[in-house]
Amino acid sequence: MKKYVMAFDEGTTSARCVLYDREGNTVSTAQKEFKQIFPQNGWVEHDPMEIWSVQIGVAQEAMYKINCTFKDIAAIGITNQRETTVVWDKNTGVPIYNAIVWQCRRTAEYCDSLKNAGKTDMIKEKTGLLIDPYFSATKLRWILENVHGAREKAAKGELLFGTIETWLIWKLTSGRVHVTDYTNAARTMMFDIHSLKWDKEILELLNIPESMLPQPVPSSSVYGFTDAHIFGGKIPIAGAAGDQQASLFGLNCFDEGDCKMTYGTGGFMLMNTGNRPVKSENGLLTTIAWGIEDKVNYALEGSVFVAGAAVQWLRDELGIIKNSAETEKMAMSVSDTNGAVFVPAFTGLGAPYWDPYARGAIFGLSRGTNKNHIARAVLESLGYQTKNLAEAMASDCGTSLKKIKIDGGAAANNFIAGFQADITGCDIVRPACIETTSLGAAYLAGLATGYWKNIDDIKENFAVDRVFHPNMSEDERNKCISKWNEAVKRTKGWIKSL
Ligand SMILES: Nc1ncnc2c1ncn2[C@@H]1O[C@H](COP(=O)(O)OP(=O)(O)O)[C@@H](O)[C@H]1O
Ligand SMILES: O=P(O)(O)OC[C@H](O)CO
Repeated sequence: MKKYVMAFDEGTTSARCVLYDREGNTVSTAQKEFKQIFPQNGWVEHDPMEIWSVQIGVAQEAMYKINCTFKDIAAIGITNQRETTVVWDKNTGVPIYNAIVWQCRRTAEYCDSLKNAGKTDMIKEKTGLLIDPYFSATKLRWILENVHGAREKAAKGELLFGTIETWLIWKLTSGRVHVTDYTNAARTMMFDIHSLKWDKEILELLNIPESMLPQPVPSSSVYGFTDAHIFGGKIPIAGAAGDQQASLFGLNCFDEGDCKMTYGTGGFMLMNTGNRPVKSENGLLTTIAWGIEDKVNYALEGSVFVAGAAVQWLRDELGIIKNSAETEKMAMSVSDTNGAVFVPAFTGLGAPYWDPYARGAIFGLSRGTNKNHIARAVLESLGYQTKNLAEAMASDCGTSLKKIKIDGGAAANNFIAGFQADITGCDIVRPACIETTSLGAAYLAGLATGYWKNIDDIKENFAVDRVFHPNMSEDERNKCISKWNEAVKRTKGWIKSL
């Protein structure tokens, strides 16, 4: 039997490769950051060629570290930052523009025009999404409208579109396979999540030729094989899922009602809703959790754009910390924020508010506010955002949440996890492995190739590190939440009001 499954985890700020064994242990790992490009205020881009070369570099490094070859690897699973949009020339394999990143707000006005034209209900009905610059469709349209010659080339069938997993699979197979998995397709705002097909009415509305779109496929299936020259021989590419769905899978949220929150660059709460696409009345998204064989599982999702990124901001822009982990000690060194409330609306507000014009703010500063209070207010903002999502989810599903599993880089922070329990009133379960995104991608690929036999085989690998129980009075919780709600209200529409 082959020894490992290899997961590619192409996140917003870095690409990772992790080799897993049958017990779900990390055997080798490598990671590298790549360039963030900010051409204008509110715009965010990546270089797709850099993403490709960094991803292959870390894969080779992870293999080299344990001296393994392609013969040891049963399958590759890919997980990725979702929505980020790449368009490339089918003949040359060269992107015609930088990847437009999920955080990018450049299509806010066009999204307003769609809303004003009364398209909200139709789009929500079919795609499960709200109209927002976050999703791929308007980014793809922007490239076709603004890159010289793009429309003509697209009309001639010379351009291809993909989210990042599509781009990586196309490159790994030297242009032979052009597919997207259902979870990524579900984030484009062009995909009908009920029929599992591209939606012709939306494509026509946005003037997007279907010929440039990849074929939608399940999340666990052999899509093709790596070109032999990349790793010295062929490896099956057998699983793909957007990073939040992969994390839901990796955290073993296999049953209806299971819920998780990931604290990466952004923050994402997903609840498995089984074979039922639940329509949200509270600003959440209806999305696909995964497709395995001919079965699709759905999820409700609350997406917040800034979570760990706010901690990075403390480090990179304010310079008041040297590394993210320091914030735990700083936050615990003070008994409260001394009245400060931080709203991390750097790129607008996501769920449940969906306001691209909001911007970040700190309220309640006084002469005595110090950097520990600020750090604590930043960490608390992650908890408040999660509370907003948990409430919306409970209301959409008609149940209250009792337990939330957590993962992502910032889940290591005990202050965040503890405050999260206090403010949501839920048990917060931190698994032994908080890198569950890549593990989920590995599981999806390993299931398709028989490395793991079935879900029960996978469940045996799950281990809990710690459970954080709520320890805050109802009264105090309500006071904190109403202060937060007031602060959010004041950031809304900020750049429109100027
Ligand atoms: N101990 C910590 N405390 C607070 N934030 C942290 C900690 N460790 C990492 N982070 C934050 O988590 C984020 C990285 O998480 P990760 O899951 O690797 O993100 P992504 O997959 O989005 O690149 C960064 O924004 C970082 O600032
Ligand atoms: O890079 P992450 O982990 O913050 O995830 C990005 C999301 O997939 C965006 O929807």
